[in-house]
Amino acid sequence: MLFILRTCRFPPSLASPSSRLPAAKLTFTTMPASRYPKRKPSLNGAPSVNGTLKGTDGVVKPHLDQPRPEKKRKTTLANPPSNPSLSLDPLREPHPFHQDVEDHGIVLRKYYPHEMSTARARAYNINELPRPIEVLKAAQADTAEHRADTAVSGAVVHWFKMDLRTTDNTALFCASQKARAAGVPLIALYIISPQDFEAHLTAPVRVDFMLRTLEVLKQDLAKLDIPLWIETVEKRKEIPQRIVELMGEWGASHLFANMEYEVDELRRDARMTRLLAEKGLVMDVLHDTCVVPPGRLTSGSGGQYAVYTPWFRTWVRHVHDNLDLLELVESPTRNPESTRSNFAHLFECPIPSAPENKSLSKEDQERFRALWPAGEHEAMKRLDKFADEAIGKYQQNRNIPSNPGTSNLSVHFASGTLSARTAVRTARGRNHTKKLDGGNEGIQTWISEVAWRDFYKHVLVQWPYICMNKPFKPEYSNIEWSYDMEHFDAWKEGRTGFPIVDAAMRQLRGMGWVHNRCRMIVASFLCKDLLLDWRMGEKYFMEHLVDGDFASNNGGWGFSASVGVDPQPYFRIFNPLLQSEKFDPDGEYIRKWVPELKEVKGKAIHDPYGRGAAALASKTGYPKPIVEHKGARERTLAAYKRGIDSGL
Ligand SMILES: Cc1cc2nc3c(=O)[nH]c(=O)nc-3n(C[C@H](O)[C@H](O)[C@H](O)COP(=O)(O)OP(=O)(O)OC[C@H]3O[C@@H](n4cnc5c(N)ncnc54)[C@H](O)[C@@H]3O)c2cc1C
Repeated sequence: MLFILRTCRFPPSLASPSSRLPAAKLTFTTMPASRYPKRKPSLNGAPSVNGTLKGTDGVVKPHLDQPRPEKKRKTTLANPPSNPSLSLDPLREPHPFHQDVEDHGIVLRKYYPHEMSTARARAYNINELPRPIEVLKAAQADTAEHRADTAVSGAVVHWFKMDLRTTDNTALFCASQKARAAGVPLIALYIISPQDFEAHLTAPVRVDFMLRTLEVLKQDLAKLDIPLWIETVEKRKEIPQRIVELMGEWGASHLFANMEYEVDELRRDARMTRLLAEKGLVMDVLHDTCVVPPGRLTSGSGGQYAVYTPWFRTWVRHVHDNLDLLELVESPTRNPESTRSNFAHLFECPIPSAPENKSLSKEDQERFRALWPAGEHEAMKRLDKFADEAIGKYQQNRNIPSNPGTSNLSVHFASGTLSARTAVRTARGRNHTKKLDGGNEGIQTWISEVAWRDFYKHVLVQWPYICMNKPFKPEYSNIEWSYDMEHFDAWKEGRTGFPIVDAAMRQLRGMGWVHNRCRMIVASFLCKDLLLDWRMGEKYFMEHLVDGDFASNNGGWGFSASVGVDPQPYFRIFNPLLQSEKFDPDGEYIRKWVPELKEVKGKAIHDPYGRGAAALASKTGYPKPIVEHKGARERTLAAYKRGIDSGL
């Protein structure tokens, strides 16, 4: 049984607004704070949560951040150009392989010129373009006075996004405090945005998990007389306006939300902060999802880290020096009794079903529901069980996919049913030292894995162009990828003839989840053995993962393709056979997911056609290898070299 000491983490914004970030040094041309309509000054003495995001050292040029006018572009035949990477502009489209459109019976795929995006990525690198987080900070700084002066009236709203829990939820806590101090109710809001599901490639299994989580959340909030209003807004650009309308209907003055670090979300929240201020309302967007908020850790030279190991050392030091980062905030307090009668209809809000294109079949629904029970209580149960039974041996077991040696908590981190703070704090509580990098090796290693999640979000904030299909290093933009759709289909369907790869790809379809070691193996196989564009794999993963998280997925793919942060300058091509022998020595994992090979004995399981089990494999319909590893390796090395040497 686990007991967590639930100390109350008072968000720095409440404790001391000035302690959190340096004073603002902004240059931008926006509506002066005094132009925002003022509400009555606060009479209730509620602590101000303003100023949390105040300050930046960047020069902001908001006009550059405006969406550019859409240009008409030619589509090309599905047969890809000879060097498609040179003719892609991933920045223009959220995903270059997003859509095959049929025109007069011919399947067309959109490819766009690449040069623009490379230039734009460079502009981010040399600070010509404001990072989206700076745009949000600017909006917050611009509205700081208005936000400080605006009194609470009617109600306070917490907008749930990927933070679907009541426990240790920074913005929810702040919203609750604000409402309580003013004696007004707290209303919880969740917006379903089918366009965002599309743009983010959210997997149906993930949508299903989120909807089930909302059911749990609704019940938990109802116990505190807090209603959860859930609404579908078809067009995502209409979300800000719709929230303003809802706040108007409810008479609410303040909106709280936790920060999402993807580009579109940061920009949306920046626009919303200003929009609400123009309407006399207040929006506060707070850091919550990482243990250490992005932007806090800088290298010796003052820049951001692109390599994990030194970043992690700094991360550990920073947490040790700022232990408040591991303190948990309290759950929201009960609403006034009158909320039940004054907002009765909000309590009746049903949980909608998934949009049609994100729905699961009945059979999949049942399977996934059994595999991934939803909600924060399940997350805590899973965390406690892992901490009780497996974390101590995590170091030995974490790379063996047939062994349930990892926590399986990624789905909860991704949906926000568990906070990273709670996880790290729990793990640390099981150690005999309070040092995050000391004591039990399993605990240390697990904490360092949770830190990878922070790392990739820090990377996303610092280099936002990775959100736009750009490789982290521009010189990798010119690699001539293959677009062999037969290879891609074989990879997707687990028919490559490489048993460990096929097992992993079938696990993905079977569970909506894949063991980390196998994610690396299949990712390396796609980009290095098949030389397929890594973005195809990245996209496919997002479309099928229950734990799909942009930053971690992009980081994992970039790492595996050696085009992301960290792996440079070394270049690694996994040998699938050696990986299979090393991490699935008895073939237990392969036999589970590739039943055609169940009867194959001994080491032949790793390579049935090369190790004397050809007859059996062919009888059960298991395919021959679709490429030969050694030759594929050479082809890839040459292609990478050519791409890098060709310059930009
Ligand atoms: C190609 C590729 C794609 C990936 N896509 C995703 C994704 O979409 N969503 C996702 O959450 N993770 C992703 N990962 C990271 C990792 O595979 C999963 O987090 C992990 O397998 C989840 O299982 P677990 O919860 O049992 O992990 P554990 O081993 O128990 O680790 C605990 C937690 O640490 C974090 N973590 C562990 N490893 C990593 C890592 N390499 N990068 C970032 N965070 C990590 C996760 O939040 C995880 O739940 C990807 C990795 C690769 C190589």
